[in-house]
Amino acid sequence: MTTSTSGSALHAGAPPGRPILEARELVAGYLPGVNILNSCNLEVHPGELVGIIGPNGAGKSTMLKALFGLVKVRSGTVLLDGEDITNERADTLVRRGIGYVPQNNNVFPSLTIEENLQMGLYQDPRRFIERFAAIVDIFPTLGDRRRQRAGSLSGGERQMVAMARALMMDPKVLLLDEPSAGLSPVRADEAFIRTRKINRSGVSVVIVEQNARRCLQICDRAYVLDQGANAYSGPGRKLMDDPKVIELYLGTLAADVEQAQRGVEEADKGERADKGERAGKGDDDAPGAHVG
Ligand SMILES: Nc1ncnc2c1ncn2[C@@H]1O[C@H](COP(=O)(O)OP(=O)(O)OP(=O)(O)O)[C@@H](O)[C@H]1O
Repeated sequence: MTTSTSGSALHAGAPPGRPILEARELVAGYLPGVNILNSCNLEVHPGELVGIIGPNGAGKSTMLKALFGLVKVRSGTVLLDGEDITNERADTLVRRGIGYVPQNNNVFPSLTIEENLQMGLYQDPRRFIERFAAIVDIFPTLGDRRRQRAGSLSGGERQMVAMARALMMDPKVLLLDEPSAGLSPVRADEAFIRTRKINRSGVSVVIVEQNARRCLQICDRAYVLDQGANAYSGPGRKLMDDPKVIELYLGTLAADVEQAQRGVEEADKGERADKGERAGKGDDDAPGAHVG
């Protein structure tokens, strides 16, 4: 499988079948006459974890906002499960199965964790008990600390609450805008692990990230955007090995990438061992229910 920029190879490595979410030739922008996205494409297949990386100002966050109806799409199409949802309102999209976690201001600081999660379900409040239990299965901490005000939490914990709130409506696809932004390396790593955990619980995920290498390590596939257009794409680990991507976007030497890869493989081993141990104890985090 090679990384590529054109034709069907643009989605190289994607599973067969219809994408759950698809952007076709999106043109979008904020100011009249200025396009930030210039014919951008993206596919997310059921169960995939798809990354969007690229330099500052490439249009990564704008892509998420265009998918979620927060930036007007001037031409092109967004499809959810084959249905046209281009320029639908965000609340409609939430009802139809898309969750979105913005980079900033993503919790209500004066509300408790539980109240924040209630806000995520304001369109369907009767499902609170069932959905809260499902979320606590993925993030047990939130159950233990449900009465704590979100404003008293650390940046990493607030990010977890924001993700959990978006999951309350049981979305088919979750859009995450730079979940590691502003976090220390350790907390950033937890945000990536959390992202993978959400994905393994069955939710398709699109993640925009500045931390390109770490993003490529956890993604099934990724798209590299540059100046609002698709530059490269392919399976995450293939992109990590692509000398052009390394030179232009990862800003590092291949040896560093290999070292990073070895690091994540070690972490994966630890994660698997940890899961196996917990599964053996009949823990809720056993594979198949939701994954750690
Ligand atoms: N609300 C806005 N109004 C006008 N221009 C905007 C707005 N938001 C973003 N832009 C511009 O759109 C371009 C793309 O921004 P965007 O945030 O999508 O980039 P990005 O790839 O996510 O970069 P970064 O990683 O730096 O956030 C930038 O030139 C930015 O200045």
